[in-house]
Amino acid sequence: MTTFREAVVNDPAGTLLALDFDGTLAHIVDDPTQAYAHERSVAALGRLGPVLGQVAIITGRPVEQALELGGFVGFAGLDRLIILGQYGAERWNAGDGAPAPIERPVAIARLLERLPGWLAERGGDNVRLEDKGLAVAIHTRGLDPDLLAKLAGPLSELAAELDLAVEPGRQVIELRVAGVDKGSALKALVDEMNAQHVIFAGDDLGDVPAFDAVDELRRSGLDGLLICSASSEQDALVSRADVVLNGPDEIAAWLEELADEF
Ligand SMILES: O=P(O)(O)OC[C@H]1O[C@H](O[C@H]2O[C@H](CO)[C@@H](O)[C@H](O)[C@H]2O)[C@H](O)[C@@H](O)[C@@H]1O
Repeated sequence: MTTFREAVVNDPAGTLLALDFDGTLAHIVDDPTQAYAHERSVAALGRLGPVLGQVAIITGRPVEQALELGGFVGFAGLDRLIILGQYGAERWNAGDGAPAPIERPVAIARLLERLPGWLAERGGDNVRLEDKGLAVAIHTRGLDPDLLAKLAGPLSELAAELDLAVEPGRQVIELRVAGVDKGSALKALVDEMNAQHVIFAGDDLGDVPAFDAVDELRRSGLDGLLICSASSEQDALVSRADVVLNGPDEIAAWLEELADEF
């Protein structure tokens, strides 16, 4: 029987390799502005880019941040890279130049106005707010370990009031525009390139819809491989993955091994 790896080696052009950014390509750090992509992973992607049908990054980050932290622009071998940012709401193809400016929806503008006072009333005045244009991330890393759980219910109510979606993650809750997720983003790419083999690697709850999408695609006959970048913080993907790796270092090693096949 042909293994998944052999199928990819026999048909690289029919393969889509899609990866999450934070916790998968980049180590988790306290300050989201300092979460740089793992150099070895970027180098391996540069070797895989010219060989595989498509390499893509599907992230909760805005495209602009993923580009800054990933160092992908102009990197050898990544001249066909696609980045789907903000869970698929933004798309950037290498060669597009600078990403298009984001138009902030009214609901996000209202949220940004309300959040400082709202958080102060609930003991959350020290949280780190990340304004992503189509979302606001409320980060509690380094703060009271119970704070996120305390804020979760009230934040859901606030999101409902503003007609925004709630996206929980690793010591973060995002309120974001609804209507897209990593699953629909991944499936659209699979359709677009008529992929026969799809690899998706992720670490967190925002990646669950992409795992669901690969499972669904497999039921319809596509060849899929799910990789979990495991951590002590989140185990939701462990039992669902075909390959469990210990965080971004092992992800880098796995990508290097795949690149060595060609
Ligand atoms: O879809 P992803 O690429 O995994 O992005 C999800 C969110 O990741 C970022 O937050 C996480 O990483 C930070 C940097 O390591 C860390 O400080 C934080 O605790 C994590 O939750 C990012 O800041 C968010 O905007 C992304 O949506």
